[in-house]
Amino acid sequence: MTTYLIKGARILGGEPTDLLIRDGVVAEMGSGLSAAGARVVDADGLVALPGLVDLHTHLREPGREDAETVETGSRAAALGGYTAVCAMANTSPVADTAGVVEQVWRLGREAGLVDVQPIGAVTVGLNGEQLAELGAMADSAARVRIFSDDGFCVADPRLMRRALEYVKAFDGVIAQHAEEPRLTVGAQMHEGEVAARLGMTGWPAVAEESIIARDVLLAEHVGARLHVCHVSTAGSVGILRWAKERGIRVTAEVTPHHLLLTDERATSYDPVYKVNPPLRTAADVAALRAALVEGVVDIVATDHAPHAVEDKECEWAYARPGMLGLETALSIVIDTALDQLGWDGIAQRMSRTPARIAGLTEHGLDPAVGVPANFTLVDPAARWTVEPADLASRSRNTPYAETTLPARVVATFLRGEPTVLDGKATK
Ligand SMILES: NC(=O)N[C@@H](CC(=O)O)C(=O)O
Ligand SMILES: [Zn+2]
Ligand SMILES: [Zn+2]
Repeated sequence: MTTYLIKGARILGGEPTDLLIRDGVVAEMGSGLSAAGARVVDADGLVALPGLVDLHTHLREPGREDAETVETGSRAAALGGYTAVCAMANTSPVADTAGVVEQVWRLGREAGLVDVQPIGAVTVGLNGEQLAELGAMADSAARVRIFSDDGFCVADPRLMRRALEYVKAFDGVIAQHAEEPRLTVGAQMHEGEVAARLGMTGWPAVAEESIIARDVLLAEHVGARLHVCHVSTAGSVGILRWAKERGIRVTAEVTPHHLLLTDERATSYDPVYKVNPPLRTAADVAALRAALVEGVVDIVATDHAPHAVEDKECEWAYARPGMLGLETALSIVIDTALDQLGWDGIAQRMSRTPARIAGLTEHGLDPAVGVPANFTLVDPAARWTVEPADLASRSRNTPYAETTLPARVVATFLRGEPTVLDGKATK
């Protein structure tokens, strides 16, 4: 294994420090370090963060390898500063058995760009009718701890209760896509003034909020852990605050796009802005930013949702919902919240807390002597313009095409080996 000497990195934005990376861990830290035979990485002006952890990634393998594979999605993640991603279960076949989650886990290992932690489906085939083999997935080589039917809501309260009871036994967590399906039939975008103007069927905020309200009460009743995916409304924030004050074991995520974009984007009729839950109002965006700063919303998760060209470049109503996120997430969070969060706050919301929720004990650790060398080096002064064709993802559906964003990932290390160097993936 090569030894790396990182010169002058500012850990969490602090004073410049040298780091010696050997045998997969941070072996030494200090100023003026030297090591014979070490490869030197000049980190002058760069901020070191614990490797980012994404709790919500769609990798599309197995089944839609034309949109993304474990390898291409892993490369996108590493370039975005991530060292671990949790892969959603809505693949084809669905990740609802030990066999499928082990396959995804193994593909992640083979790609070797980030740790890929599979999420298991809650119900067989995401059909919302019958619990999947949660125990077998938990006991498998993939050691699944997060279960989600994401893409669909576990709408049946009895099934949701059973799932919470089941995972409580091994301190697992149910990650809910909060959408009351009876309230979103035919929905195309946020229900509000813009949808009325465009004549599109709306997804009302209450479709999300009513499920979150129900689920926090179920989590309280069972005493189990609930995680709420992609929170998108101001009303959801209010329910989460109430639940946390009561001591309910709930965590929540917000996506970068819900921190930045609004439903006004739909006036372009460009399906790149079609996503579930939909882009909401400026007031929702403001509430979500405040909730992330306050900690009512715990983390940022990308909901990276690659889609093939034919599924996106078509009429709005026929387009699939979802947008890319892994390669732009850190820049968007820096853009929208660095002033209020600081580097430590970003590390908390994009690395430490998601690692803790997922039970990934080797991740989410600040660089320190003896700690696994999973970290990323960011140039906060850089600016870059998003060119969809240059992204590592196999898909092109970024809402930030031709947008200039702040900050760039220069290097990422996974267990002491660079997955990104000089802004380029190493494999
Ligand atoms: N977010 C989306 O709009 N789409 C996701 C599913 C999901 O996260 O609900 C997808 O798998 O494409
Ligand atoms: Zn979802
Ligand atoms: Zn998703």
